[in-house]
Amino acid sequence: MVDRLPARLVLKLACPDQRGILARLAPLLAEHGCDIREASVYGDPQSAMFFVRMELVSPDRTLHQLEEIVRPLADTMARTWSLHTLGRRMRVLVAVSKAGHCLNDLLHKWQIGTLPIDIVGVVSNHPTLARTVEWHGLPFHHLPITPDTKPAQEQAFRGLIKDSGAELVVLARYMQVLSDGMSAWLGGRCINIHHSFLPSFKGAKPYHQAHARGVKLIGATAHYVTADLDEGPIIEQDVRRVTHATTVDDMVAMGREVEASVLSRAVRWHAEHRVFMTNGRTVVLRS
Ligand SMILES: Nc1nc2c(c(=O)[nH]1)N[C@@H](CN(C=O)c1ccc(C(=O)N[C@@H](CCC(=O)O)C(=O)O)cc1)CN2
Repeated sequence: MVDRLPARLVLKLACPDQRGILARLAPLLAEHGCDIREASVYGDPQSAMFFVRMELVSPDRTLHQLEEIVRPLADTMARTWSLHTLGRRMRVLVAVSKAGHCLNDLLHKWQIGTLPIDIVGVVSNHPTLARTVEWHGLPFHHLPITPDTKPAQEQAFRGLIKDSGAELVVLARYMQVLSDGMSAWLGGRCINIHHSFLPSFKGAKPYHQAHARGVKLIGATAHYVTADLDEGPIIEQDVRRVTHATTVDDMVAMGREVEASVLSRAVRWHAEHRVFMTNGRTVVLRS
């Protein structure tokens, strides 16, 4: 696929802000026959960084050929850059505990092809969702965990990530805190769905906290996982209105839909190479 012509590609750059980034990039791409089909940019005044995402059609140069053509300029201008095949399905390993609503949503959207991902397996610290996963023809990896077995469990988890070739790990209501080492190893390639409108109500029981506080809005937050619990860079959020009459059970029920929709949008944008991280925040270049 990567050497097919015409090549449909995504070019992503994160550059220290400077004059002429596009003025130098566009002519080079044009010189080699590339047609820019979509371009999004953002200059972040806080970090003085300039972010570029382009969708290209390259009739004459394959991905690897264009990488070598772009490299001298990109290495000069960019802190990080990458070239990807547009629409290539990212390999995803999903982790879950007992609540299956986010997993089921991802499985459905994967099955019908509306997410550019390939789910390569599911990991869980409980056997609860084994039959659902196996029904979809996917491997289910039951990795129980206790405080004493956490290091060994995480070693097994790491092994599954490596062996499956997963490019992204999605914590789809996986209710175990990853160690500092595991979080660091997964930096920028692990997305969690937290069932509150962060930064409010961190922890394992946010709906109980929300109810006790008497909020009028509840929500969900998809973020990259860092060692600091529920503190990672936020990719997507959404809210739903509640009232004094909304019970915790009502919130849990309302939350299922908003959690699933927020998570799948975040996974889509990451898999489409639209998300950049900067200063603990994200820049999401959507068309
Ligand atoms: N390093 C990180 N690991 C995880 C994060 C994160 O942000 N950084 N998010 C969680 C998900 N989560 C909230 O969204 C969450 C999960 C679990 C807990 C928690 O306190 N768990 C207890 C055990 C609870 C149980 O066994 O039911 C614990 O781990 O001791 C808080 C927040 C996923 N991992």
